Amino acid sequence: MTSAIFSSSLLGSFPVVTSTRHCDLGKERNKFCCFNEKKEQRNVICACMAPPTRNLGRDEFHGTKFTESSKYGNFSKEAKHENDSDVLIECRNVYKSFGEKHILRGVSFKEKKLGFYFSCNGDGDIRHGEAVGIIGPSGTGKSTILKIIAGLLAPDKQPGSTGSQSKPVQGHSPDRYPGQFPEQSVRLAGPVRYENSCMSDEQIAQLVTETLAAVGLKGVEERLPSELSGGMKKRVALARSIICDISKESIEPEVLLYDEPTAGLDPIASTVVEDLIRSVHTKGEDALGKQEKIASYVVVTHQHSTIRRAVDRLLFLHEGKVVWQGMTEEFTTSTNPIVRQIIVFGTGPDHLVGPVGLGPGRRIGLE
Ligand SMILES: Nc1ncnc2c1ncn2[C@@H]1O[C@H](COP(=O)(O)OP(=O)(O)OP(=O)(O)O)[C@@H](O)[C@H]1O
Repeated sequence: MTSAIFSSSLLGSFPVVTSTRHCDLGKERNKFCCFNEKKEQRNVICACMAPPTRNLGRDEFHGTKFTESSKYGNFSKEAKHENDSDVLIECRNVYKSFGEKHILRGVSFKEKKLGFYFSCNGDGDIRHGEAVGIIGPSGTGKSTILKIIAGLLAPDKQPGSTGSQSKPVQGHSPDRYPGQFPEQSVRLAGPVRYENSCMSDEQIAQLVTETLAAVGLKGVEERLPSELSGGMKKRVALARSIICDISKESIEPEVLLYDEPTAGLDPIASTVVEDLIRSVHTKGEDALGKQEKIASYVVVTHQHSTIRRAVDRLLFLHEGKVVWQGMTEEFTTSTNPIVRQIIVFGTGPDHLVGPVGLGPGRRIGLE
């Protein structure tokens, strides 16, 4: 049985170029160390594009073992996967409560470099570089699981426990968790982000310019956040998540985590962001024609267009568990009553409406 140990380290501060949903990619860029069953260490870099973290408090942490509650899980069907050395992220029966609110009640999945599959149906592999979406009703824990993956929250030690595996936080207390920096230009993000870099100021400036160009934002370096539209702010945030210190090969992100990256955008701006999310992926090239290295990404979204354009496989979270998973095109034909309810009534402003009928979507957990 593979055990994955995740540790995160925040890679320096990176000022926020504000967003309607505040995005602080620098802070939320985490380095994960995974160990496969031979205890060989491999590094997985995650960067996330997320709204503000609420009340991290004592749950904020720098490292955790996701295997702590694995004794409550049953991974017997994983046995058919003989080689887990390419697992990027593994969640085993993850629980999370906030006080008396039991939010996550046994979420399990693995993300593999060569695929993504569930603990309870090991045949759900995804091709290399496929994108995974997490959907579900409001308050069901989508952002929470994303934060746990990102290393911003610790899972509970055991089901129903309100404790966490937090370690003391040094230098990243919640009150220092960055707000917005309205007085700082887009370009200023670079030098602060690279305060520990060996790169020269010129190299950093060039990298910022190139990365902005890669997300279709030429010439905005000197603009203040107040001078950017909502869609531009999202694209700046995306640039932050993909920019990397060329003097440090190891911080290239392999996994990108997006929490509602198109929330609040009009349909056209959403499309631009969705296509950019696709374009920074391993399968494609960025706007400058460079081959990207990001192996996979996870998107939490309510928006139909994001699912349609930027997601290959869906995880449906309901009441703290994954209740359905399948390819995006299977979603609208699922017969799962909970899924059908979402298809018909939606979960957000741009809700999913599609044909309902018989389909091959896999059901997990609920009958
Ligand atoms: N740090 C926290 N402290 C207390 N409660 C929290 C915290 N973070 C999340 N919650 C609660 O956990 C529940 C799940 O929140 P989460 O943001 O994960 O839901 P979600 O599925 O992403 O919702 P939405 O789709 O509306 O964004 C909510 O009831 C929320 O209020």
